[in-house]
Amino acid sequence: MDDLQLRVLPLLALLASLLYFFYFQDSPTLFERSDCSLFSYNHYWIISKRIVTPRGVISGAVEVKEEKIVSIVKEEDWHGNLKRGQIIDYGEAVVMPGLIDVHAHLDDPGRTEWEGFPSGTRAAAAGGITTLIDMPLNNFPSTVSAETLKLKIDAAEKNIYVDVGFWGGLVPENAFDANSLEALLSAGALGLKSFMCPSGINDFPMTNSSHIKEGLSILAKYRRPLLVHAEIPQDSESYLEDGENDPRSYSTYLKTRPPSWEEAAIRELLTVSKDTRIGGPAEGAHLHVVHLSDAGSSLQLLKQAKSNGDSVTVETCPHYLAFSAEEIKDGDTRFKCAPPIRDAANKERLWTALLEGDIDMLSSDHSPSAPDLKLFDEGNFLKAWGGISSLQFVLPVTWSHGRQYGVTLEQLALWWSERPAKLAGQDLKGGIAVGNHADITVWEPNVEFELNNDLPVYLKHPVCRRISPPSFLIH
Ligand SMILES: NC(=O)NC(NC(N)=O)C(=O)[O-]
Ligand SMILES: [Zn+2]
Ligand SMILES: [Zn+2]
Repeated sequence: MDDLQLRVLPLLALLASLLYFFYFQDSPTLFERSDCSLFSYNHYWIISKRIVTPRGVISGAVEVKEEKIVSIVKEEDWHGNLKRGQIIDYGEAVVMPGLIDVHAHLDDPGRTEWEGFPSGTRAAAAGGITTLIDMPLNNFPSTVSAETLKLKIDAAEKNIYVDVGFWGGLVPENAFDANSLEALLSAGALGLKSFMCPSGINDFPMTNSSHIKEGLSILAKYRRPLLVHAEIPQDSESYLEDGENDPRSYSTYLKTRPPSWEEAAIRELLTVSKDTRIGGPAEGAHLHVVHLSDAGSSLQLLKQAKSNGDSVTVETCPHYLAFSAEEIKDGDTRFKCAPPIRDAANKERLWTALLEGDIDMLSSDHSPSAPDLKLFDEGNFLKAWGGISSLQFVLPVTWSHGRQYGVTLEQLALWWSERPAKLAGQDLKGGIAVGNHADITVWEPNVEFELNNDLPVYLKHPVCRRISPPSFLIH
């Protein structure tokens, strides 16, 4: 793991100008809290030599008034005097749109011993994330109805440090019940999420393509997306030969979840994603494949669907871009997730796909559990909880690995803000642009830090530093 010595880069400060609590009604209404700015000023200017806007990186100033961006001025145009308001000068630090994490499990209500809104959103803020869309499972009960969504909203209210929205769950029980799905969407779910394999959570069973087809037809009316965990178990290919099943070895786990699981699911999804084409029965709906790990056939299939006009996008996660199977030590179940982290060659192909635009965006898939479920003493990959705890570190991980591939600040903003905002239907977020919410992250791209015991980690279970030394680990 030594080459994983992540000298990750620190976040200077987070300027989440707002701590809105929002959710949508039929015609997207934003529910806001008024006590949300980190600054006491109502009107201020943020100055930096590196402001990342949709039109490129500029040296200049962003004017914020009543939590909205009201003007953006290039340095050469302000002639040394900004008008009224407080001025906060960040020098050379990067001023970027706040990250929008469309895939995190905060496990609240019901499993707050795993994470919870207070610790999860605080860690998000410390990591530069200003908006987080919470997954409908791992909390209890799962968020599969208007009533269970209400429980989540109640749990979140007054307990969050960043903006939070919610996905609802598409499960067999509600998939053919249009009234129930419509009630869930009308109550504020920004879209739906389903699994094509067991989710590990009893009250969140998996769906098949008929359920997904039904879900898309309802979502079309609301113009909202369906997010899918795309793996279908292929028994014949995950069979372990005698002598090949040391459960402490990562390679054993990897064999149980080959790329063919992702490929089979995506192939199946494409039989229904064609409904989302212009003129199709589910035009207006959108299909989003979460946490893609297989950069082979699965990716080719998705490319094909896009070129056919299907409304489809795909995300991958920092752990697939930072780590590779070869590096994962026996028993180190911190790295267990599904689909699994694959070999180094696959990791390279994921980077290529991201840089070439075949992968649309990034998300954390922060999926922590109580540490005992990770079975650290036993180190059994086959029995341990699958899920990686990473929320606070996704920006430094993406940047410190991405810079080796020539990633630009504009690309970071695209993958972490602009496209996630679009997926979640957040028209006034995702970019430093006039009229948008002043959701802004400020960070120092050239300062290195080690993830050791001196670093404040706000996550409930900072398993990232469980083993020391070495003191670095990110997950
Ligand atoms: N129940 C889960 O949170 N599962 C998650 N687990 C992972 N990714 O290992 C996921 O997103 O599939
Ligand atoms: Zn998943
Ligand atoms: Zn997940």
